[in-house]
Amino acid sequence: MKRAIAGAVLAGGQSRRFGRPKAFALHEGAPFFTWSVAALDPIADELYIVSHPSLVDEFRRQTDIPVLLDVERCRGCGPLAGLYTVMEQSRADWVFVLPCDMPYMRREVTERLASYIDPMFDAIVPLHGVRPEPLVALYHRRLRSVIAELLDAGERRMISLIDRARVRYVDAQQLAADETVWRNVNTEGEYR
Ligand SMILES: Nc1nc2c(ncn2[C@@H]2O[C@H](COP(=O)(O)OP(=O)(O)OP(=O)(O)O)[C@@H](O)[C@H]2O)c(=O)[nH]1
Repeated sequence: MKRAIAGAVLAGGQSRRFGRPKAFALHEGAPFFTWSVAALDPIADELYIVSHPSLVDEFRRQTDIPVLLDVERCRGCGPLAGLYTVMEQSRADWVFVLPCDMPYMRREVTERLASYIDPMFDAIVPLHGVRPEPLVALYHRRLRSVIAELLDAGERRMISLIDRARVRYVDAQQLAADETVWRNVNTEGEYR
């Protein structure tokens, strides 16, 4: 049975290390966030950008995709708050998150990861050796109450959610032969 997927581009970070909003930096002539959108679009039944009030006007100038703001009680609390926000707004069974700073990510990878959806699990997460990649992952909406608990307890790390979920790990090498797709950009130096 087909399961509804909400795609969520996480773009509510402060880009402190980068020095300006990463989402709008250009890669091959197109803003970073558009590469995440393109990777999610083929598999998502709904698509959102989850961001911060300071970036909304610029997103609205650049795209028609709905921009959600992190829930007020936890604005700027990190990606976990962004994931929770989408679960609050959408009825989709699964939320597929991607960060806005992975411009090499490709639809082949997201399609392959989504093919591992299994209702027996709460999360579908790539694994590099022993290191999970929780920002490129699918989360079932049944985790919403767990996330609320974590946020209420002041917990911000995605890994804390992984610890509480039944996770289906997928070997990152099965998802992409080319490791470049996992590259994210944090600093101006990495960008250059
Ligand atoms: N919606 C939402 N997304 C976030 C939040 N914090 C980080 N993100 C996103 O999560 C991804 C990874 O963020 P990081 O690179 O760790 O943090 P950053 O704030 O963007 O950058 P630094 O300030 O340099 O740490 C990026 O796509 C961010 O935009 C948040 O509070 N809310």
